[in-house]
Amino acid sequence: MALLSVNNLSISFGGLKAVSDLNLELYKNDLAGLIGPNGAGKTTVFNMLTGVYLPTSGDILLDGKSIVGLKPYQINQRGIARTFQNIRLFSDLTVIDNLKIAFHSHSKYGLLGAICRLPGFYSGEREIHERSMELLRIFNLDHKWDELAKNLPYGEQRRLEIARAMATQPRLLLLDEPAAGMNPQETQDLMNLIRWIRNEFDLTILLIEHDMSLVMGVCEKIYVLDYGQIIALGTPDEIKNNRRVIEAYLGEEAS
Ligand SMILES: Nc1ncnc2c1ncn2[C@@H]1O[C@H](COP(=O)(O)OP(=O)(O)OP(=O)(O)O)[C@@H](O)[C@H]1O
Repeated sequence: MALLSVNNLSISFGGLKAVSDLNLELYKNDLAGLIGPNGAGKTTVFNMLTGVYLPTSGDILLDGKSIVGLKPYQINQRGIARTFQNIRLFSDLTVIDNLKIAFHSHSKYGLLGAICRLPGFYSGEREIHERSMELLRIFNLDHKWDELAKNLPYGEQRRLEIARAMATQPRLLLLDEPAAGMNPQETQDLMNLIRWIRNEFDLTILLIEHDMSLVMGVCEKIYVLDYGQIIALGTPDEIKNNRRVIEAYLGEEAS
């Protein structure tokens, strides 16, 4: 069974049909891309998958069960995490606190345990600290654990955002333009990191990206969206050579 099945998903804003009859399937361990021109509807798809927008029609199944109508935090608890096009860290908190907050959203001892400092709270806190440091090591941010998030260089803020999404222990990770604003070396490092976390954490990843070197270098299948509709699905080579995609998005120089 597909991990994620999107069936005939549509959303309208007033008279504008931003996404129209979208069908998409992701299987465990897929590393897929969602590309298309500005305004094609890519972020709107992520917003529907994560419960930010309620689709006008259609269904989204996670493990065969509909998640339409659930709140974003409920969808996150079911295993979908995301990052945002414009970074949304807690900029006045430290690097490690940004991760701890995400771990807390899945902690077992609950609010009462935290307020009353029940025994489970202290062991839980220790575990969260250790697991946060472990994630920071993976994302090569452990030496910055005590810095305020806002003081990190841009590329590191992007990595921290992915680490924070990972702290909610997703099975499906949605990355919205993870390479935006990165230099070529940072983009290359990010590609390696994305591949590595997919394998290491047994993840499924769907990413939106305009940087074609990243999309073509890392994605195994690619969906192309234009005016809210899927116009192509294929491997990087198939997409690069697809006439409709070249006309709508890539341009002749890509072929
Ligand atoms: N809340 C909203 N209200 C009205 N229109 C919206 C809303 N959200 C998105 N849209 C419209 O839906 C369309 C798709 O926008 P979306 O941001 O999903 O595109 P995108 O493919 O992610 O673009 P980009 O690559 O520039 O980020 C656009 O015309 C946008 O203006």
